[in-house]
Amino acid sequence: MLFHVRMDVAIPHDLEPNHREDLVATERKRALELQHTGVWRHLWRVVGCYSNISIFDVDTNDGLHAILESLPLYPYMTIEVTPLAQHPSDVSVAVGPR
Ligand SMILES: O=C(O)CC1=CCC(=O)O1
Repeated sequence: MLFHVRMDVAIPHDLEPNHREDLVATERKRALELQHTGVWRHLWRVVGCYSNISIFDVDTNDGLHAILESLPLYPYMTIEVTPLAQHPSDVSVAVGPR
């Protein structure tokens, strides 16, 4: 199943700078791992925001929740998830006269 996920990140300004650096570095490492496994299909920066729009490919809602909860920056994120279904007019799946 595909999920559109928006993550808005708000790291507290008073977080110890080394801890902040560690969090961001481990988040990046985890994101790269998940992209290499094919679970985290797309990762886009939202222009002008400390936010991303991502596409995840995960079997279940619970599976996606577990992944999101495992992210190092999870405690500092507001996350909005939209489950996606196929659109009948999507050119990659549409059948009919050409
Ligand atoms: O910077 C972000 O949007 C949060 C984040 C997700 C994966 C990553 O490396 O950073």
